[in-house]
Amino acid sequence: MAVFALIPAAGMGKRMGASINKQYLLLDGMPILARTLEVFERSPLLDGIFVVIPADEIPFCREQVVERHGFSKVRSIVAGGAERQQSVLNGLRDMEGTVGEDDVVLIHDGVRPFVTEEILDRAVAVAREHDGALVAVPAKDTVKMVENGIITATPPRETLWLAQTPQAFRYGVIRAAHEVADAERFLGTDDAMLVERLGRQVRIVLGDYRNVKITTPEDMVLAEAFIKEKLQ
Ligand SMILES: Nc1ccn([C@@H]2O[C@H](COP(=O)(O)OP(=O)(O)OP(=O)(O)O)[C@@H](O)[C@H]2O)c(=O)n1
Ligand SMILES: C[C@](O)(CO)[C@H](O)COP(=O)(O)O
Repeated sequence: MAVFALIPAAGMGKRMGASINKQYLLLDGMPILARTLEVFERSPLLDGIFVVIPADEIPFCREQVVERHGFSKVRSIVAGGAERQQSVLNGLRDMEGTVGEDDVVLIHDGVRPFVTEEILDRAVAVAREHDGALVAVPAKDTVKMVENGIITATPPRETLWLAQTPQAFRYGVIRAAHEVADAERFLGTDDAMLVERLGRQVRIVLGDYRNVKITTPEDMVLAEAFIKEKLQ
């Protein structure tokens, strides 16, 4: 059972509002995407990495991220789609012929550079035994469901977990789940959701509160602090 990573990095970073795409913003001199790929490159568990990038950024990404940082495990860089889900599906289709049905695929946002090798190890171990593994952290705040400005429910906090990535599955399972969602025009907000809706069980794996998705400018402030802490 080989292990591969699929890194969707084809977003436009609209909420970041930076002059360059956020995956290339520097954290202590290194692009966010390179910091993410570095963790997968280093992990002895990983056999190969597939990256998804906006079509017009593929040459830049190959030269400035993959070749410049010597990421030898990167097998392929393909173009993404309009939504994250379409980018992941493009990546899964690109894996066909290289990745076996029972191989494990770790799907991880290109803009979550604080993932650790320990998290990858935990996710792979669970994905080998179950339909899927979702890295997540327990909610720290009380969460309200709201309609038209009025609270409709307060779910018990101990049942709420915040989904991060990686989300890990056997290739056959996640490819089928994405193909079904695509055929049914169902758009989810993460990959596990597509597997859950087929009635399959995805297990929670403990993530880390530092494993943030860099989405808005405040996340860059946090990221700078986490990098400083890491380099101390
Ligand atoms: N069409 C898309 C949209 C997102 N992503 C990737 O999915 C991850 C999570 O997406 P998010 O952080 O929300 O990024 P953006 O879509 O770039 O952000 P925004 O919605 O602010 O434009 C990122 O690594 C992003 O590059 C992708 O591959 N293809
Ligand atoms: C997959 C994800 O990172 C889990 O938190 C998240 O759902 C992606 O968010 P996006 O706004 O769809 O990019």
